Amino acid sequence: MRLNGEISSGGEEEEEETTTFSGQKVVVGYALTSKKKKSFLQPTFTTLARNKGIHFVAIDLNKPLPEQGPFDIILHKLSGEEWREIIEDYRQTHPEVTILDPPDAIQHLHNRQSMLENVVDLNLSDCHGKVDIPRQLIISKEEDPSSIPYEVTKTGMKLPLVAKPLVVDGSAKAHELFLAYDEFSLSELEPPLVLQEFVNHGGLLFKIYIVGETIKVVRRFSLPNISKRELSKFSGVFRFPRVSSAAASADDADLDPSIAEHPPRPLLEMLARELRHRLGLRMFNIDMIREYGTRDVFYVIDINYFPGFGKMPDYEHIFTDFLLGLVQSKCKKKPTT
Ligand SMILES: O=P(O)(O)O[C@@H]1[C@@H](OP(=O)(O)O)[C@H](OP(=O)(O)O)[C@H](O)[C@H](OP(=O)(O)O)[C@H]1OP(=O)(O)O
Ligand SMILES: Nc1ncnc2c1ncn2[C@@H]1O[C@H](COP(=O)(O)OP(=O)(O)O)[C@@H](O)[C@H]1O
Ligand SMILES: [Mg+2]
Ligand SMILES: [Mg+2]
Repeated sequence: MRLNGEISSGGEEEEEETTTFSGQKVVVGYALTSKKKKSFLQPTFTTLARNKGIHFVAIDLNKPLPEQGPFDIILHKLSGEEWREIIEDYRQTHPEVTILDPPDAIQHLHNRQSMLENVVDLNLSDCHGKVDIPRQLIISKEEDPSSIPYEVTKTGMKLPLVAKPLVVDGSAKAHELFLAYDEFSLSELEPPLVLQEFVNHGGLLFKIYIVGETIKVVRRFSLPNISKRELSKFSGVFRFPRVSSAAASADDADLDPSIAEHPPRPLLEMLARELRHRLGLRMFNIDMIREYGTRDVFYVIDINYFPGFGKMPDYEHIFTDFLLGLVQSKCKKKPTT
């Protein structure tokens, strides 16, 4: 945090001087794609934040990062090794700046196998419900696609299966998912892949947003149940549409309560606390489904760093408070001279 007047001008979002309640100003540098900037830095948010003394400043990717700022916080989501190195170097040389979030922690979510490892390690089997991940098999890049059917049969995994690209690198291809009704057709797909048992969940998904200590649950429509009859009727692999692109919230729909009831709060709190800590991330979301016909058997199927928070109700207030909280707790930790 800097005292009023100390900040250099030139940031594109800066206007008149406004300060936090304690008379200080918070500068948040951001490195985001233009799509992300549009969805996250909406005027309702930047205006509210500015009124509380938070100023957003675009990081210029054509200039060295250490020559920019000074920043209190950096928000970033850019793909590629080059940016990862820049932000990691900066993090080490500028420990006074809060980087949301550390690049190595983010990297953990760029692989669909490593992203779910922490959920398995948690072993949440008796905490107001059970949380697991679907049975899955990793098909490496080196694997001959013709051997996939045999590998699948060997594990005893049940059909249908969801085939997902192993690597999540921010590309559209990383979200090209397929539903496989038989194991033989899987040879058509290109490894590396994660093959996951499809879990019937009544066509509803819980998006659990985590921003610091805050947990917010949103319901989304998802893939419908697949019956045994349907499974016996079809064969082949089918590409399915990206669920988040539809992004229609199911919160206002008239849904069967046994499907739509939110996961128990204590379970979510435990899950969020543990994952925040184990992943070392402060802003992410979890895609979770409830096994159809159960009340408390849940599966985590996806974890996303810095997802589409603009779709989270009240995100403007949640983020304003979160950013202020970060600088205030940092100030408290500073020894007084
Ligand atoms: O574009 P949006 O707003 O749908 O956000 C995407 C997320 O959608 P969601 O917030 O869950 O609805 C999306 O979540 P899903 O993987 O679709 O569950 C990803 O987080 C995606 O980022 P990336 O391509 O994996 O790097 C996110 O894309 P970016 O905005 O980060 O490019
Ligand atoms: N194991 C599964 N069982 C049932 N549905 C699934 C499973 N995995 C994924 N889905 C469906 O596919 C969608 C996309 O899968 P997800 O793993 O979240 O990938 P992405 O990163 O592209 O969002 C989910 O939101 C859900 O609707
Ligand atoms: Mg998802
Ligand atoms: Mg995802």
